[in-house]
Amino acid sequence: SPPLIPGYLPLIGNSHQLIGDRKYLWKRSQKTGVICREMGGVAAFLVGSYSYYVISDPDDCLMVSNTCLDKPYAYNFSKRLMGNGLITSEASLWKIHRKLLNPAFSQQMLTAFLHEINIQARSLVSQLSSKVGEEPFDVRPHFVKFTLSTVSRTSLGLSAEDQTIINNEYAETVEELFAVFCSRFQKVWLHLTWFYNMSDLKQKEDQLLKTLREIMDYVINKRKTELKVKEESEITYDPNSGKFKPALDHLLNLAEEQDAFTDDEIREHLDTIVAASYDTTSSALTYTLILLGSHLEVQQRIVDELQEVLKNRDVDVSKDDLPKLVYLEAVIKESLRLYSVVPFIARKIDTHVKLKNYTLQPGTTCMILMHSIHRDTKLWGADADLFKPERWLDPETLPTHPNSFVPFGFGKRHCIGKLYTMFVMKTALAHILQRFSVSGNIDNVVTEYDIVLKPVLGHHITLSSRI
Ligand code: HEM
Repeated sequence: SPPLIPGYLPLIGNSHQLIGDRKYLWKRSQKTGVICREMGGVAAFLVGSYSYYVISDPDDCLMVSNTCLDKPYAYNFSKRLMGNGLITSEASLWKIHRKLLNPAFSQQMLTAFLHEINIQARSLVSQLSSKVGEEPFDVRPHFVKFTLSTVSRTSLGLSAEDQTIINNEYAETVEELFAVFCSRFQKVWLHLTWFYNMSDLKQKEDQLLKTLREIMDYVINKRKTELKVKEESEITYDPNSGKFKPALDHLLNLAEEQDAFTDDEIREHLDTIVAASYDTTSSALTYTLILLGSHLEVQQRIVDELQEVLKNRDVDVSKDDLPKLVYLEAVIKESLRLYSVVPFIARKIDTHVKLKNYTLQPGTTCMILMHSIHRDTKLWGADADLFKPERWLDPETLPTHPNSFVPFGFGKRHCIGKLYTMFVMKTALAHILQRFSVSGNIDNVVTEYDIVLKPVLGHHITLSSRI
């Protein structure tokens, strides 16, 4: 068995180390990551008598992710929102649904989204123009609005007039709901369903879920009606001319033609896609922009690259431009490495899993600490804590281990939206940095954990015009 993390007490184990606010929770996770590395990449802690493993050895992480495909019971806390969506569904159903959904996120589909992503990025730039020369401000709400409208258009197929349906109310409600899931995880007595059902937290969860359900049901029913009344000839999808097929149409078609999804499952898939995409991408964009505001030489190098590739043309960032933005990509990767917005994931251990040095026991949970892998000096070198995008430009300066960079998770259940995010982040940053010069200070940023990492203090930036 792996060694226990120090500090455990009789009966309660390490439970007391989970108690604190969400800033504390992030600090505790970081500390656990360091302890786990010091203990050789695998350790254990106890909540009462229940065992959790934490692992940060990349080979062991891959082994666990691909041997145990089911999610542990803590994911069930979010199951009333995401149900049989890809993140929370059981492995047997997930295998079928993932295959059906993969084409909705293929390279060809994403290329067709690109014109729309450019439109949304321009709208973001025009909102940010009002901040030029103003006091330092929080850019995250602008990124939330941008990522929500982008996903509303591309995944839900909402028209320009309707995209505000998935507005800030949806985002705020999802964030409050994630906070409820975290609180429940920390208050171990609320893991017991009958106890939880009597709590105020449960009542809050019911209310928040009702709001989200009403919004998503409205979106689905509206689209269903639209597709019914439209002549078949009117519904043309042509990726080459930007007439893309939104994920919602993809789901509705599969439901009709193959009886592949129930109405509830369609809603659960959409809630999963929207919740998984906007919160992560807007946080990642926020950290990247603050990093650029703190490293002006890096920012200038991106601006030079943009000038070389886009030649000051006020046109869309095209599918041919994206692979040429090599330095911008290096910056995004370095930002995701240092600020892993999904810092860890977990798996239900349902069989004996033999790792390099230990065997994990069934009936337990294993947490896979990506944030710890990303800062491991054995993999990344002595400068692992430093922001150095250049390391991505030369294979010699990158770790040789193939699983050293894993912001999108491990193995078969890795993120379905990783290419989508790269398209969205590159396009948004290209538009922003052509128009504005950014300043900020990453050293002042205080972060909290509520499933996704979020900057909460000291993260304000200022903008000045480049034109
Ligand atoms: C910076 C942005 C993002 C990060 C860091 C990220 C990270 C992750 C991670 C770590 C997982 C694995 C979860 C687990 O194993 O429990 C995951 C899964 C998932 N992500 Fe993302 N994600 C991002 C953006 C997106 C976007 C834009 C979408 C949708 C368009 C998306 C949709 C999903 C879905 C549906 C899954 C479940 C995949 C499956 O189990 O088949 N994510 N993501």
